[in-house]
Amino acid sequence: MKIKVCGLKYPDNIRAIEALEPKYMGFIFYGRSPRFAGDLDADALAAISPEIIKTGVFVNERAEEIEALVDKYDFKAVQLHGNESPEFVERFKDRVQVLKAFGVNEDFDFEQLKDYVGKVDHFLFDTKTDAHGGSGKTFNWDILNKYTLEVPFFLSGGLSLDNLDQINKIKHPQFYGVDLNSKFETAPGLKDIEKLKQAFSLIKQDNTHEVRS
Ligand SMILES: O=C(O)c1ccccc1N[C@@H]1O[C@H](COP(=O)(O)O)[C@@H](O)[C@H]1O
Repeated sequence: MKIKVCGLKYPDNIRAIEALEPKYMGFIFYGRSPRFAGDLDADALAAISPEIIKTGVFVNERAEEIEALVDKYDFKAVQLHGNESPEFVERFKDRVQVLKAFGVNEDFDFEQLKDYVGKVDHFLFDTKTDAHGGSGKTFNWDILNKYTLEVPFFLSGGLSLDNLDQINKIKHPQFYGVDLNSKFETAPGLKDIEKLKQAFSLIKQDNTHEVRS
């Protein structure tokens, strides 16, 4: 199980999270998010260990802007959280890991994901809301039983200390990681390190057998 901590924007807080050794750290470049990281100095990210996959999070952003921010912050992954098409996401595949996010509700059709196979590294299943992400709401995880593709996925959406023990019930072979965000904050973008420490001790993170680039 991999751990991604998302929505970071304060340098001291970033350093404290780095010390916990998550596999991924996420920085949100969506202007409507209270976790918008647009003011972050590139130096704050340059110091992060190369073992941690720095991830830029975007919502229906222009490809040129994503590429410019990948250059500026040296992102090793992009998380595309809007309505990005298979052709659009494929553009980044040779350069960085691609996490394609989908908002899931009771009617979610996993068939539509077929067109993304081979073009993404991971899916990320979040709760469907108008805000695109960061809702703090969970979805019905039983729906994941309908997912039959072989692309590994992250679970996100309202993960918290109150429900993390329940992830052990998800026995799906493609369940790859969890994304921790708004339920681990004292303010938007400011993570609660004590809460994160508790989460890390609950989740058995496995950072072994990684292919490093
Ligand atoms: O966190 C945000 O503000 C955000 C805004 C726009 C797109 C994605 C965003 N965050 C992602 O949302 C999910 C779920 O977060 P939460 O646990 O429900 O707060 C997570 O994958 C974040 O990466």
